Amino acid sequence: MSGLARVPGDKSISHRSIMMGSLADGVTDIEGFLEGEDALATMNAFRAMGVYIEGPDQGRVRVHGVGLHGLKAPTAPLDCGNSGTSMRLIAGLMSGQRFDVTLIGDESLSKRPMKRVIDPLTLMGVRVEAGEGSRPPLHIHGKGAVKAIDYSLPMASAQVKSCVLLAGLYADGVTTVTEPAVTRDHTERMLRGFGVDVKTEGSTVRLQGGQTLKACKIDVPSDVSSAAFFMVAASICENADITLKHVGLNPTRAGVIDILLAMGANIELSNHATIGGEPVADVRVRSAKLKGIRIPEHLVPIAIDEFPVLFVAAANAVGETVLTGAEELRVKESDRIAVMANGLQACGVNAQPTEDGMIIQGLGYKSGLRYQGTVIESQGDHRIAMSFAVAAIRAEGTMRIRGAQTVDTSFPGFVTLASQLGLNISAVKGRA
Ligand SMILES: O=C(O)C1=C[C@@H](OP(=O)(O)O)[C@@H](O)[C@H](O)C1
Ligand SMILES: C=C(OP(=O)(O)O)C(=O)O
Repeated sequence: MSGLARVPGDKSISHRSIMMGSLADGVTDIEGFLEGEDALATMNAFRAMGVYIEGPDQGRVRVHGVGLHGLKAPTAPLDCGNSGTSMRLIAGLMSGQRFDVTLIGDESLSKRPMKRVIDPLTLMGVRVEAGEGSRPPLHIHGKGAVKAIDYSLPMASAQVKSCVLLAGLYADGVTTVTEPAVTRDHTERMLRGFGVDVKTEGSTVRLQGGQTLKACKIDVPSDVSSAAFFMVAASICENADITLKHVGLNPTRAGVIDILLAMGANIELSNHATIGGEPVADVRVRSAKLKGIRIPEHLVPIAIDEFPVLFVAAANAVGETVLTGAEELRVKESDRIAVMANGLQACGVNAQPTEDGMIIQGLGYKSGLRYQGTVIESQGDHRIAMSFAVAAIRAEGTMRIRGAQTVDTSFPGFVTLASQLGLNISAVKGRA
């Protein structure tokens, strides 16, 4: 594996750029927008509410903002597809509208918990109806205004924090959210970029309702969660030397780098810059002899989407890796603890799932995964599919991954980019 690559734009920031651009006064120009299914679901939702959005054209999008109160009632349910971020953040914004909305999702999203957003929105005086077990669909009865609340998040979730803050834009008063652990702060940073006064003091974020958003320019960095697949791939591959350009390295998001460094990865950062309030850098990764570690719990929320591929790193490391405090992995697009443990076991790895994590006995960098010919089931989860594509680098024989088209959720062009870097994803034999 060698070469330079730029992975597509950050998914979290792309979602937020459409939402805030739509609510702003004026025209917001976005570059580096992720043309993946999740971010496109958010784009379509705002189009369905009357926002004129040009693009995407090679990552360029122009959003003609309608102002905080300019959205129109959609004529059909808003389809959030596979995207938890779309559903939970849009739920917050819908609370302040003067119309009712129904939010629906695909099979996977329809199984994900929504009580976590229904609870705070109910405290804000909003009537939300949901399906069985507080799952989607969500029916939100917008009243045009919400009550400001002081909310302590019961779990570390940037989606719930963002839902409450975005609803708080429509409150007559100050909304505060306190989080139990640091989670990604893209909402807070982007709101500031749109001229909104958002204060962060320790673990509490504070926002006065009724502030207007002023259109701005947004340059979306490359997605560290997508880059993570190649960081692990290069680490476990022989003679690898790759550089990933312009990767978003917001400290509330880039825990994967700290974890890989602690495992002995050979990672160098250069060309540090700040774009649109978000830190970026180029990330050079070379082959390394990884070792198993106990993953510090404070890094869990800031690397939450990277665990599927970090489990692959652990499977190829020397010694034991222990993950705890990561029960949130069980309510993502799939149960990422169960699905990864099953897949790794099928590759001959001793991977023991626990309620809130996993214990993996690494095979070391000399012996490969003994892939025994069973088909890996990605269970409709893009990150599972890409993680096993990376695992295939060290597998004996060809690894077949079912449902791999889901990679378009977050990483369109994954296979092409992987090929450019020297991985043969469509016909993997032995080591790349
Ligand atoms: O706010 C966001 O953009 C996201 C937050 C995280 O979810 P949780 O808030 O549920 O942890 C993450 O898993 C998801 O991919 C994107
Ligand atoms: C959990 C994820 O996304 P979402 O919650 O937006 O579906 C993810 O992309 O890994």
